[in-house]
Amino acid sequence: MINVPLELLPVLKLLPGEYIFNDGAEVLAGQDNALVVDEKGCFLGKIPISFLNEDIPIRKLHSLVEPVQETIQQNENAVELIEHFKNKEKVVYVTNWENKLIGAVSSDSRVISMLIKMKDNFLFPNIFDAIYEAVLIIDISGSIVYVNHAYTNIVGISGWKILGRKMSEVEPHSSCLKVLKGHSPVINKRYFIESVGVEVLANIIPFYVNGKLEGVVSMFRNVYETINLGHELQRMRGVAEYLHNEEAENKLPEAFDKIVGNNRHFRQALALAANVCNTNATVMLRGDSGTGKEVLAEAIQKSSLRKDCPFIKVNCASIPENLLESELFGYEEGAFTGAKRGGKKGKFELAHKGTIFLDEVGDMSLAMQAKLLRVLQEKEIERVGSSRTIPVDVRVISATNKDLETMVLQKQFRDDLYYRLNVIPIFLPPLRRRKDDIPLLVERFLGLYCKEHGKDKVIVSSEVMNILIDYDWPGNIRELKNVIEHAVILCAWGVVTVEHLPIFFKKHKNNPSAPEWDKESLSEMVEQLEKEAIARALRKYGNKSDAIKALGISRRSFYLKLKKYQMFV
Ligand SMILES: Nc1ncnc2c1ncn2[C@@H]1O[C@H](COP(=O)(O)OP(=O)(O)OP(=O)(O)O)[C@@H](O)[C@H]1O
Repeated sequence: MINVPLELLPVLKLLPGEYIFNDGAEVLAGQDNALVVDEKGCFLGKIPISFLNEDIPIRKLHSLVEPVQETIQQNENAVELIEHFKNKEKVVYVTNWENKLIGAVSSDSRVISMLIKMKDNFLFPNIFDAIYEAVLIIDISGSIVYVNHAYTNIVGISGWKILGRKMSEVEPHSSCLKVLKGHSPVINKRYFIESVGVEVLANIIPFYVNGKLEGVVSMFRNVYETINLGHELQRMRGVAEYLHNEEAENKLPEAFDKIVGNNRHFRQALALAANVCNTNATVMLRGDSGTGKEVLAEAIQKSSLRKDCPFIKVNCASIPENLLESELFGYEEGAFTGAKRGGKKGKFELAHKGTIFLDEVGDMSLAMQAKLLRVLQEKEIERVGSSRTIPVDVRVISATNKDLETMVLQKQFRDDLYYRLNVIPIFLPPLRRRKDDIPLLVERFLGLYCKEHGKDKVIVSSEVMNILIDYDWPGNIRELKNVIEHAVILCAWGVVTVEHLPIFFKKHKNNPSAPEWDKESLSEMVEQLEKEAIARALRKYGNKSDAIKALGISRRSFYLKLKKYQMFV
């Protein structure tokens, strides 16, 4: 907008009211003068609005303008306008008393009379400017008569540069023109705007005044934003569906039965997973180690359309970097020393028509990330040592306990791969945030291990249950499961008491790193602490390799300690 210098206020007082035009550019508000500025942004004077009915030759227009003393400073908008018309003949812009541009007059045949069509409601453009969606309006002659602020944001072109121009010049293949010619309205269709290289999701509809076609309105959003919103919507729908359906628990697919938990946040995650089972959507499971990402990945696969096809798991962290490529994509005979005769299929090939579960995907090197991205984009692989491409049809479920967003910021994880994988993110809460589920999980694991170890029914004492609820569970459900197995094995009389818990729970439930001070000597205390650390690592990681890694000791030293402390795992 053109800023009105204070000294101009007396002039504006001469021109009260708003100038609102109807189709014939008649004055609706009963006012008869518009302010006129020239292409340099200079305030020329006022003009009776009724004179703007026709395409008045500029000479004549000038003679009609009643000069006033003050001038409006040149400002940004005026500069943009001048830019647009600089190669054209002289143009004069018409502003209303608020100095909002409401039209322009030139001897050029393309006289702009934007906003004029918007009779009866001067608020209309203001409302359009407030919305997030781009709005572009063409009139019956195919001229662009209105664009809102969002248009400029999405397309990157200032409205003033295209206002008044024929749509056929700006975007010759525009669907707006087809709709104007009587084609059906367009609802939620993806378009590529060639002139600016932006892909949008558009609704294009004709509008009528008194039953007569007056033009076409196109409303659109950037497709990528829409996709993100779509995903969010899909996620929220999953959640909403669950929350509004008290029976939702029973409606989870059968394959979800082995997943225990009633915690609200956890159920929301399950509801979302259940909702996307039957799609081919790429899912990323997020959550700390041991929160159940792999169990959920299996449940999704077993409830999906691909359930009868292969489910191939790959732990990206446990395969050495130099082998990961051949593991994932296979290799040809003679690709490297030690390569098998006849070559070998990779995990992607094995998963063809089925699902691949990329666990610990955040642990991949950048080089490997680039290769994985290529496969996801091209949907084909190349075996190591071959340039032949093999098409693969694979649904990807990935999982990580890493903070991928920070990794993306720190350039440790490719953002393009992040977006490819993180289409439907499902977050599994850590056990310390769903303590209400501990009794249920304990019950399930007691049953499981009683059966496995041939025991009759075992229950836990209330003291034990309180200890278990009190604990923070850094190893999450995996750790709880291991603790219960330990207790079931030790428990002889059907009730798990504190004695059956790992020693750690008996004495140090609130201070895991404290050594046992009632030991006689320092070496005894160190041994005790060592034993606890090993037991905790095993509980937390569920396998020796990860426990060794976490403890930071050699494999040999680990096994020697197991022997020393008679820990049979
Ligand atoms: N909700 C649950 N109900 C029953 N068992 C569960 C549940 N969540 C996890 N488990 C059990 O806990 C153990 C660890 O689960 P899982 O391997 O799925 O975790 P994860 O998040 O994939 O761990 P990591 O990140 O270390 O790979 C498994 O034995 C699994 O069966």
